Amino acid sequence: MEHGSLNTAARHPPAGDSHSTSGKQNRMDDAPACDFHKLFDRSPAGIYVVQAERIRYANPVLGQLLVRDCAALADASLLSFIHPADRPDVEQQRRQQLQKSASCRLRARIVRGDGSFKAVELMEALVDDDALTGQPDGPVLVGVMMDGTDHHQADLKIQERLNFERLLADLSAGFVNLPCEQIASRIDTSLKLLVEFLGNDRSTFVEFGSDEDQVQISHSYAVPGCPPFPIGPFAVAKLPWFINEFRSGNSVFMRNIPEDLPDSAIEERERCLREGIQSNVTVPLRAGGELLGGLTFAFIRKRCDWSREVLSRLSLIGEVFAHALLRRRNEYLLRKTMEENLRLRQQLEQDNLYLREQVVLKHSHGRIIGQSDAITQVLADIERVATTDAPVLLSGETGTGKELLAQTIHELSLRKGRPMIVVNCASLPATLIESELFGRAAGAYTGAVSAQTGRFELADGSTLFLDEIGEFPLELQAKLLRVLQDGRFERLGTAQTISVDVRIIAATNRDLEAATRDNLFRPDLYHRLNVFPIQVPPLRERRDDIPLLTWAFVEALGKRMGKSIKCIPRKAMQQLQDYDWPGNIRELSNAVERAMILADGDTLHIEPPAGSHSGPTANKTLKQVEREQILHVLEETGWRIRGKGGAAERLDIKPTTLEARMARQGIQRPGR
Ligand SMILES: Nc1ncnc2c1ncn2[C@@H]1O[C@H](COP(=O)(O)OP(=O)(O)OP(=O)(O)O)[C@@H](O)[C@H]1O
Repeated sequence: MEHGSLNTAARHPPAGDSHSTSGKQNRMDDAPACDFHKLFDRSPAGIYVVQAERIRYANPVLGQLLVRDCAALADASLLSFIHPADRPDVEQQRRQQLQKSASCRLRARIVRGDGSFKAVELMEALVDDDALTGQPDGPVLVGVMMDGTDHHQADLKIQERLNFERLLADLSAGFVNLPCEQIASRIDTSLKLLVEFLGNDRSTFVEFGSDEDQVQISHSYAVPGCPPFPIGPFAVAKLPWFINEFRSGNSVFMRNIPEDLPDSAIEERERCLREGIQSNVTVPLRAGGELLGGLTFAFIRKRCDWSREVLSRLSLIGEVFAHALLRRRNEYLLRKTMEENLRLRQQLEQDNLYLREQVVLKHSHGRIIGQSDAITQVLADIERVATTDAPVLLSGETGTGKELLAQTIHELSLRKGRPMIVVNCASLPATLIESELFGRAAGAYTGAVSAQTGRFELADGSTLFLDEIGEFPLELQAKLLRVLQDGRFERLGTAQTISVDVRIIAATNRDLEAATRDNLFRPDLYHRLNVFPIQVPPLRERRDDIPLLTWAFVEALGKRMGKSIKCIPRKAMQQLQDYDWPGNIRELSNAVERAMILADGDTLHIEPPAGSHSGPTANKTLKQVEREQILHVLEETGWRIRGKGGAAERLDIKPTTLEARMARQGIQRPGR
């Protein structure tokens, strides 16, 4: 090689090296003239001297490293042998380091004469001393080049590891505190990142569910030009061997497909051939000790060049995803449970409370409350018969609403302009009934000082309601029949016949037909009254109406008492519906009234009478107990003393005895 003008300088380094301060032993002034050129030629490291960007000296080892003839290096640019990608870095590093000190240390790849690249290490010193270089052409760069392959490999590994760890940290950070609705889209972007980093062609999430026969493909990303795996359920039968490996929690590492596939993997072999899959790596998705699925890395355009070691790293990535999936699953589960709880609680609350709006407002028919089939049928009958003048016989237990129904018939009739006249045949002593009904002349009988207009006369043009007709005295029944037939009768004590136009509605809680058989009631009268019979059902046969009725009474009483009740506990309402209500609607109305008196909030705590009357009697006197019992039964029977189902019969005493006890206790029927 032609050594440049620096050769002399190299052979005879000048005296007074300003950098050498350590003493004479390092200086070669006194040594016999030394051919540094020859010495450097023997150096095991590549040595070069560069001035003005041009190589002025290069030893043989430098030529070997660059795989170039030494002669060809003369005057060449050293930088031109540096890998183009590394050049900017080399220049920048050199500049920065030489600003701080006289020497620098660099790593780079060189482009060799045979076209290959090689990692080298460069150590250089800038000598800016004309006396030293013997040249006025500016500073000189003296450098040593050594093989840096080992360092480079190690660097690459470290860099790769660092990059992986950064990726892992980024992926993990992306899922922290992420709302669970966003987990799916974050998995998608993370998969893309992952594929770009790892250099495979497609990555897919396979999740296990409760169905043994299928798995769920939940996410898939493929590089442009490769199809992603279709999202949705995927039958295990399509890739049985593969999915079985997943399910066992095994990793799959197939660098060469189909060679690496076992013979049993028939479907897998076919599918890989069809889709052109050359390699496939799969790691399990495990979190919280649970196997959730697998994450696959497919290679389509080229074979995988990963070593098996990569599996442990991929498993770490799998774990990051698996934790996100598990969190999403648990959160959805939790939400579902909470929603279910809320739904159940609301249902329970609704079940427990009868809300006034739901019950009362929707289902009332004027004053008659009820929507059961039984009462609906009665109402239909009433509507049909109301506008006729036909007599109506209402039969039913005490308190079932016979009088209310009679009133309704009257109000629906053409006679509604005049008030309905009511006669309770059971509450009037037999001796008074005749004059009450038919009237009397003055002096008609002892004590009858003045004339009296009978109820028939009062009811002329209107309706006469004969309540408890079963108690009507037998001896007067013929007279009653006559009025019913031709509207004529005579006042007591006169022979003058009076004609009236009266519509009769009768009510009874007795079996009138049976009474005719027992000769207690005239059959002809019975048939006359029974033109349009209506059977009024007892409350126990229309339990569905109990909530409606209860709320109707709560409403009416609430207005009167200034109380606003909003709910009734379900259990209480159920008890009301379970109770048999021998006193029927009247008894229910009384039970509501009692509860309303005690109510002090917006919830009505109500019990059926059986509960309220079974309270302890230990502290009460016999008189008190008797009084309460008489009152209770009178309330239930609507203050009817006589007859079947009357208070006397219920208390198993004679009506006269009951009347006597009522008088003794000072019990009087409240004004109607
Ligand atoms: N369907 C109903 N809707 C609302 N309130 C009703 C209904 N039926 C009856 N009631 C009420 O129940 C109480 C008893 O009714 P009512 O006096 O009409 O019964 P009754 O069968 O004539 O009784 P009794 O045979 O003892 O005379 C009354 O306060 C009445 O307003």
